[in-house]
Amino acid sequence: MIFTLFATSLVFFALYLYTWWAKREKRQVELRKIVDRKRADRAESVKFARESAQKLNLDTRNKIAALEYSKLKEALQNGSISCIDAVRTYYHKAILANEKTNSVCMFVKEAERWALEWDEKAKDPDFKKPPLFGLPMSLKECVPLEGYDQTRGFVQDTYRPTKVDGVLVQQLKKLGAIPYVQTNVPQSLLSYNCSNPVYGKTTHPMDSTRTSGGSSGGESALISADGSILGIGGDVGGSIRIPCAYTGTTGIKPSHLRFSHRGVCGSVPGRPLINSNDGPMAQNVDTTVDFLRTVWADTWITEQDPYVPPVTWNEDVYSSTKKLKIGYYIDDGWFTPTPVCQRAVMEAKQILEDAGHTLVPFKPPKVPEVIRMFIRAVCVDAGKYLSRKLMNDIIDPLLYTQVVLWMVPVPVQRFFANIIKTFFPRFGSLMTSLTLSTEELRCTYADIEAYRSEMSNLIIEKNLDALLCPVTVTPALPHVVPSKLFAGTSYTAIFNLLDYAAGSVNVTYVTKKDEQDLEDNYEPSDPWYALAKQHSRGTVGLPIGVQVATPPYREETCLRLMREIERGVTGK
Ligand SMILES: CCCCCCCCCCCCCCCCCC(=O)NCCO
Repeated sequence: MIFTLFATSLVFFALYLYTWWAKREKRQVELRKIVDRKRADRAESVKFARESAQKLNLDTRNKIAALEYSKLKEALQNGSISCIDAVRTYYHKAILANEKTNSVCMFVKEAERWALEWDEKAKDPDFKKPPLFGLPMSLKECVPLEGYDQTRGFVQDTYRPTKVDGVLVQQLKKLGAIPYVQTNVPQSLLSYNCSNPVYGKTTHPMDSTRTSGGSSGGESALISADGSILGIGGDVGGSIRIPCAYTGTTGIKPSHLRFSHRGVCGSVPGRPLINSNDGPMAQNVDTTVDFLRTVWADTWITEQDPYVPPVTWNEDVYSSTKKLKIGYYIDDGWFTPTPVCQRAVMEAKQILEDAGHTLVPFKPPKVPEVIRMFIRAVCVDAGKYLSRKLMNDIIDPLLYTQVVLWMVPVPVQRFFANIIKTFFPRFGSLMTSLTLSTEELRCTYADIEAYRSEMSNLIIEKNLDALLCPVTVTPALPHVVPSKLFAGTSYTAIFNLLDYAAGSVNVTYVTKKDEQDLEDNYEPSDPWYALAKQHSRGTVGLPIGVQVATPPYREETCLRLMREIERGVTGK
């Protein structure tokens, strides 16, 4: 009797599994067809951009291509170059960068028409050119752009073009900028590599076996390979700062409410407290400053979105010569960075001291707890929204480790956490991070608010204007490693949890001596440290950035210090 019951249950279970598998297989076939269609569309869009670029004479193209940001802006303003020539030059530059890095999702065909319309308007002698007149700009794929998909790397979200530009894109267009290309992201946006089943894998311009970072990895690769002069990224845990640090570019994640979020679909919709924010990415700090100075020149954003406070650009703060007090740290007590990342901070510290600032050691409190709170709050529903979306999609192989972790039921994770803690304490501790109940989630929100308060007290008590620290724990990693090493985001995630402004600026490049230091002085005391050590080998010549962070609405101070570090490094 018991045997019959057991055998029948087994048959039913096998049938259920088979039906599930057959349904999924059928769906995968449909999805693969969609991918083929989308890739053909992309090839078509590259062809369009190539043909457009070829209409430009070679001398003009070379002349425009050589202009740095301020010179390009000036030439567009004084009419010595036209908007259409600028767009065609940047189509060409992006095609070359894309061939090297696979950083482009789609070229924006309308850029040609917008450029021609601006050129037409400029023929009127009374026409007053807007400040970003004719400037080609790249956009991370998830930035809402009318007529274009914001797939976030999900095949199921292709062919659902956005109906209305996001507030930032509306403003860019009003100011004269011309979005000409959309750039690649990792599937789900919750990773710091850059690969998805729709557009494939973006590679680092200096080493194709490594990632250009993520999630704004299409932007960092394109900018670093000189295919864009200025782009928009997004960051909920490091997605602007890590790609910048990996590729030697620069970018800032402003505090949440300095930009509007109307119409923006982030990695997990309906997520309070840990918010994604758009921010500029560029080849140098001056470009990001000029961009933010322009978009925050007035209260236009607030007029479109009353939730954005009317905080305009504060030139006095940015241009101030007042000497500042800065807290610095090279180790947050959760994940000791590899030696080169520590050296970068010490060099930036020296530059800031030479500029007359006071640098004092600082220790952010409770970082192991912060990373747990961050994961719980950033996933919100223990990864249910993402798991469902992923199960209804082609899952990118480079995301497998993270997906498996999201799939393991939370009670099972909790059950094994204590056992795993005995031989891999850091992983065991994060196995309690996904929430088991809404009650736990509420307590975590309360803890995050308490942490913000504790940090505010510390900053006020110590009279600090800013913090200086590593961006992450290693140089650019091989593509598959970030999803295994999500614990390495503690240096960036803390500032999303605090909602600080935080930016990344290049300071140095990995040397042979750094590699020797790695061998001699970096203890692979658990599997995460072993991964960090193993994959930091063979990185001589790769860029390393540092991070500057300031409390909310102090973006100008953050940028001022980033600029001072950059000046100290480059001498210009
Ligand atoms: C040990 C069990 C833990 C299970 C959870 C594993 C999932 C971890 C997910 C969190 C990873 C966070 C990485 C963040 C990278 C940057 C993402 C970002 O800023 N995206 C921008 C979105 O606009």
